[in-house]
Amino acid sequence: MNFSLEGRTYVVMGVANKRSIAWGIARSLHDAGARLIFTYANERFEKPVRDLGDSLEGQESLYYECDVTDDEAIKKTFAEIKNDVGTIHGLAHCIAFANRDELNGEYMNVTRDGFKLAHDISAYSLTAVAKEAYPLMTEGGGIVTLTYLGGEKVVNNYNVMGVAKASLDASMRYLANDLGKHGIRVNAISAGPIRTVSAKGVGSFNTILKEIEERAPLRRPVSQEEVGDTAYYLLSDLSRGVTGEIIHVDSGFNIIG
Ligand SMILES: CCCCCCc1ccc(Oc2ccc(Oc3cccc(O)n3)cc2)c(O)c1
Repeated sequence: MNFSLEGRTYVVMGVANKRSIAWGIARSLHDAGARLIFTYANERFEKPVRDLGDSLEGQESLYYECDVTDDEAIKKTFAEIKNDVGTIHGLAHCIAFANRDELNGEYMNVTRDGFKLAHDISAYSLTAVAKEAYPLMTEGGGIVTLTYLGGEKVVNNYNVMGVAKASLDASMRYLANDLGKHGIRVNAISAGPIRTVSAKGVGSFNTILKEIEERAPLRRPVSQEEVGDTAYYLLSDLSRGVTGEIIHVDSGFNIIG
C-alpha cells in the first residue's frame, strides 16, 4: 500500500499566516506529494495566502475566496473548483471565530448574537462546506477539522468557543455517518495550544501554555508541524479504517485530571 499523496488534490481552508495550523497542515500534505487548493475568507488574506502557497516547491497551488458565512459563496467556490480541477481527495477545515470579548471572564455573559456567530463560523461552516465538497470527492476522500479540549471539558475563558466546538465535534460525527457510504471519512484533530493569531483572542492563553509545560505528559507544547503530520495521517490511506474520531495532538494533556 502506498501512503503518498501523489496525484491527489486537497483543499486547505483557513491559512492566515505562516504560524497558522492550517499552514502546518498544508506543508505536511505538500511534502507527501499533494496538490493544494487554498481558500481564504476575503481579499485581505489573498496576498499572504498566495505568497505562502507559491513558496511551496513543485506543483502549482490554486487559490479561491470563500466566505463560509455565505452559502452562495460556498456553492460558487466549489463550483469553480469542480470546473478547474474536477476531483478533490479531501479537505482541511481550519476555520473558527467568536467575539474576543466573549472569550474571557464568565461564559454566561455571552450574547444571543455572539452565540449564533460563534456557532455559525466555528461549527455550522463544516457542514456547509462538506455539503458542497463531498460531490467532488468521486474517488472517496477525507475531511479533517480542528477542535479543542474546551469543547469536551470546561477550560476557563474558552467559553462560547467551547460550546461551539462541542457542536463541531458532534457535527463531525454525524457527517462521518452520512458520508461513510460515499467512501469519505470525517475526523477532527484536537490540537494543544499553539501561538497563532487566533490564540491571541483567547484570554489567559499564556497561562495554559505554562500549564502544558508543567503538567502535560510530554512537558512541552505541540507544533503546527505535529498537527500537520496527524492531518496527513487522517487524510491518507494510513487511517482508512478511522472515521468520526477525534485525535488529540496535545502532548497528552487531555488525559491529565
Ligand atoms: C483558554 C484556552 C487557551 C487555549 C486555546 C487554544 C485555542 C487557540 C485558538 C483557537 O482558535 C480560535 C479561533 C478564533 C477565535 O476567535 C477570535 C480570535 C481572535 C480574535 C477574535 O476576535 N476572535 C478564538 C480561538 C482555539 O479554538 C483554541
